[in-house]
Amino acid sequence: MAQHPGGQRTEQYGADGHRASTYRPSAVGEMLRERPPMVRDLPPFEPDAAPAEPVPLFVDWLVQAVEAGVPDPQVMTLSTVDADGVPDARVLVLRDVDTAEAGWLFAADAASPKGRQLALSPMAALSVYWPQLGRQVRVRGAVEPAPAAVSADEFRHRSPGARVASLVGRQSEPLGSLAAYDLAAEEAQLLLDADPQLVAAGHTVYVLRAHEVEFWQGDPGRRHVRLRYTRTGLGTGRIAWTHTLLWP
Ligand SMILES: Cc1cc2nc3c(=O)[nH]c(=O)nc-3n(C[C@H](O)[C@H](O)[C@H](O)COP(=O)(O)O)c2cc1C
Repeated sequence: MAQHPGGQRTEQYGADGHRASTYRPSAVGEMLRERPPMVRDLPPFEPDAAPAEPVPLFVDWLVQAVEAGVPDPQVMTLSTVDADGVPDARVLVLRDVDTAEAGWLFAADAASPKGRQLALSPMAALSVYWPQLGRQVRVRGAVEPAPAAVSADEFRHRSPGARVASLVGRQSEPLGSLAAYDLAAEEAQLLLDADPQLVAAGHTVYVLRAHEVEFWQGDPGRRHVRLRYTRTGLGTGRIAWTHTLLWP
């Protein structure tokens, strides 16, 4: 019998050497079982009435998430792959959407792990879940930096605290102590005081140009509705979309 960190998994080995397992959930597993997701009233989604393009539908759902009181509805998960092809993911703030180009805009330090991953492999996915509405949106596409002037302008419109945090830099490097961070932030504050137009060296607005966008409407009876938009005419300069339902 082998112990599993969460539940208890009893392992037996059959005569042919294959492993057979039974699973008994731990207290954590039981707690989760008692809280199935999306067992509440959720809004309907009528795919027949969906627009021809995904950005207007995304904006519509985002506005509804704001109105439903979803906390931080603009926070999405950005997934990338590292140099070894290993996936990585973290949340960040959606800055804007570009309807004409089907672009999702976010900002990050080009020297951070995600910035380096995007430089090596400029394809990514953004995903968001709005629990109050039981809605998920998944966006996949190619990522490229916006023009430097756009990044600089976006930076200068940030709060002083956010600018100082970006000027400190070294994101995701090991930090010796919180006092070391405070010292670096004080130095960054002095630099910003001396030059209020200063922009952090690696600060970059990125644009993910979607080639695929999926809208997922959860249903308490598990009759979830999924609608996937796929971009056509890639490389022709012409943006057109088709959409199809997906089996849930
Ligand atoms: C709510 C929230 C919003 C965030 N927004 C951003 C953001 O807009 N840009 C960013 O670079 N990191 C943001 N972060 C931090 C990232 O999740 C991540 O910790 C950081 O960017 C380092 O990621 P990396 O090591 O993969 O580069 C946010 C974190 C949280 C919890």
